[in-house]
Amino acid sequence: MSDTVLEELFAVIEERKRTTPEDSYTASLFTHEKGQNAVLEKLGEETTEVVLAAKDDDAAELAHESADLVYHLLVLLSMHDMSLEDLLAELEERR
Ligand SMILES: N=c1c2ncn([C@@H]3O[C@H](COP(=O)(O)OP(=O)(O)OP(=O)(O)O)[C@@H](O)[C@H]3O)c2ncn1[C@@H]1O[C@H](COP(=O)(O)O)[C@@H](O)[C@H]1O
Repeated sequence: MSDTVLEELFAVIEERKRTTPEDSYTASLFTHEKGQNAVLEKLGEETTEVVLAAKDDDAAELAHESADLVYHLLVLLSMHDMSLEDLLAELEERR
């Protein structure tokens, strides 16, 4: 997954946070009555699905569930007014 894909996805997430269109799943996470718990629960579910896909040695499913996990993680970062750069800088520091 290139940085560009992540940057474009994060920009869309930020736009949904700003404009909260009714038909957007992403926007619904920002306006959910459970607050951030909605996305935290999804992160828990998606993590379990990643683990199960790995245990099943199912590469296609592992990629699918990993993408769900990364997407929800980016939503969480945005919810905390963090930027994609915060995540990339942390990874960069570890190189
Ligand atoms: N990358 C994603 C993305 N990944 C996962 N999801 C949603 O996250 C939810 C995952 O929950 P579940 O696992 O319960 O979904 P499911 O369909 O039951 O199961 P799966 O087969 O997906 O695992 C689904 O509703 C997915 O549609 C996403 N929703 C949106 N995006 C991106 O966000 C952009 C904006 O989309 P809107 O949210 O429609 O504005 C899109 O163009 C995409 O780029």
